[in-house]
Amino acid sequence: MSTAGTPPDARTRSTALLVLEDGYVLCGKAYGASGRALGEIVFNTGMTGYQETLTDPSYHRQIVVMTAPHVGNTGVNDEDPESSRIWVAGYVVRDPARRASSWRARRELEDELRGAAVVGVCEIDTRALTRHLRERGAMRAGIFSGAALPAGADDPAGPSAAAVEICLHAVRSAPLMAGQALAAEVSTPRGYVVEPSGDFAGREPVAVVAAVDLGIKARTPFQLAERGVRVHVMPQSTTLAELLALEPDGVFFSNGPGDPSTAGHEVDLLRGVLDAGIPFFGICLGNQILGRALGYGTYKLAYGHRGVNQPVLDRATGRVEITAHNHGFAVDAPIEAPSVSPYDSGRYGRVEVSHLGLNDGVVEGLRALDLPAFSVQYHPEAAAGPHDGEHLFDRFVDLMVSHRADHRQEAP
Ligand SMILES: NC(=O)CC[C@H](N)C(=O)O
Repeated sequence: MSTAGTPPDARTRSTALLVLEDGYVLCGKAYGASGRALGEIVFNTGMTGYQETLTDPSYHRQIVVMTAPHVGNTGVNDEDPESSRIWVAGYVVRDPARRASSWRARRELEDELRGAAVVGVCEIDTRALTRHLRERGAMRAGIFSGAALPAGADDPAGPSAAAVEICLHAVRSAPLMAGQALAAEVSTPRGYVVEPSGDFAGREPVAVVAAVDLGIKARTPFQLAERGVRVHVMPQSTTLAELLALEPDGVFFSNGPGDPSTAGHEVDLLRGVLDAGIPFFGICLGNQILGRALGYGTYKLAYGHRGVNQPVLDRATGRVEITAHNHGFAVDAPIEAPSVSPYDSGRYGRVEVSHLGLNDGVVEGLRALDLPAFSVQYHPEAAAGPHDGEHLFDRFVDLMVSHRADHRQEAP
């Protein structure tokens, strides 16, 4: 790909400060837009997939640190975005590519970040930063550059204590991730339909799914459409009556940003779906909402799982899948044996933890044993990431088709 102009290098970039709420400060160079970015700082260990990461709505209000040392090498293409915009609040990289090099590249990553007004910082020791976050946990942080850089921040001897104090005040005034309800901010304002595609294009749908968009990634309806499913993508604010009016064979809840303990509307909506006996599949935030609807709690992980090589055990088969993750919260359900769902004295019957994260034993999937409902915390849509979990979309289609057949038999 040819690029106009001279790309900036470390010598021509101005100073940027990265300040964490615990007082940890790193001095780097401005990258992307200049200004101020505040949010929860988290790290992503994917060696590939920065476009998918940047456009994943689940990163809304988060400053993302890439542990991959070179970012931007393949530029920006028109095929990989997971939504119509970049959602990260800020971006931290070690060494930005000076020029994109890929037959698919259409633009430079840094131009894209600037166009989206995403404030970034580069020339940062992302290894030291990641080790710090692993020990201290995800926390609030800020990137300060350009006009937002306080006086005394780029002294040759290092930022002055007064400059750091000004940044720290801004960081500590930002909202904590715990307690934030963010799905409504990223959801589609209006419903839309994704028709069966690929081998199923133009054919009668195999099944109809109502997918509640809490921050849905483009790959998810695509995975269903490729299996012959018509997907009605519905806004976060959708009501049970609107879902039922679609006469869906199944309901899906997507991934999304924020703290699942705030998702009261979604939990009520899902209980209505479960009461109606409609097959359900949830991913990530959708898994946490199924957990809550069944009566379990959720809690914040110290630093979360974000990357594309996380091992997950499918306990029913003993199979280990390598999977993409992006979550900072998890479901608190008994792991040892199936438990009776605590909501309303066991109204939804027995539940098993179907999947476990092998790095830390975190709940990575739930299966209701007395209802047609299951969910996973990881990302079977595989964007970006290994395709090991894609078979779960087949499982959902099979569940819908067999459930419909059973119901036909039961009908008088
Ligand atoms: N990708 C997601 O759906 C993330 C869910 C939730 N916001 C979490 O951080 O755990």
